[in-house]
Amino acid sequence: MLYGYVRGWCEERSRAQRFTPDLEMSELFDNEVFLAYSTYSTIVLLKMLLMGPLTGYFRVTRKVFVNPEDARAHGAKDDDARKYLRTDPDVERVRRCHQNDLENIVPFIGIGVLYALSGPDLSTALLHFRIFAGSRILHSIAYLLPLPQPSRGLCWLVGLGATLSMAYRVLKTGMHF
Ligand SMILES: N[C@@H](CCC(=O)N[C@@H](CS)C(=O)NCC(=O)O)C(=O)O
Repeated sequence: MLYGYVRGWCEERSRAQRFTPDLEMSELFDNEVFLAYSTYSTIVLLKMLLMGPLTGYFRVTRKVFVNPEDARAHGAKDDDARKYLRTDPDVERVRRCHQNDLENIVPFIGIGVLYALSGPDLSTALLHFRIFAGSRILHSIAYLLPLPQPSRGLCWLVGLGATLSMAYRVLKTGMHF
């Protein structure tokens, strides 16, 4: 009877814990490495998010649109709306910069969370996160100004190196095939 009571209590407790996600999330944010990961992830995601409004800015100021209704919304007459369906080097440059962010920041977010959960030292983790965030901010500056190569290439390589180094640590911590 005592065994049944204890088992019931344990089951009830584990059910309650499963249904308190807020508590688990806040505990995760008590972990300094995870907090650093969330800070730098948010920084690079916001930087990437900025590329959308920047593309919009160049579209409107250069009058370069992808849909006739967009051109009309920005003052083109019905007849010549199609004239504004064109490409522009500045718009394309921001779009390539955005695309490159997607190719690099999305893997950082995925590998970074696994890395943060693999229990690295705070100082080593901060070094990875700061190097990655710095390299991506500099990559965008080098792309948009533009700065002469190999500045952009080096920024890209440094960011890629940080992500690969985190992936190495994740796989070194344990693998299961
Ligand atoms: N998808 C990239 C892969 C290589 C890469 O990311 N290179 C860096 C350094 S040269 C870059 O900034 N590429 C320009 C871009 O992706 O638009 C490309 O096509 O270039």
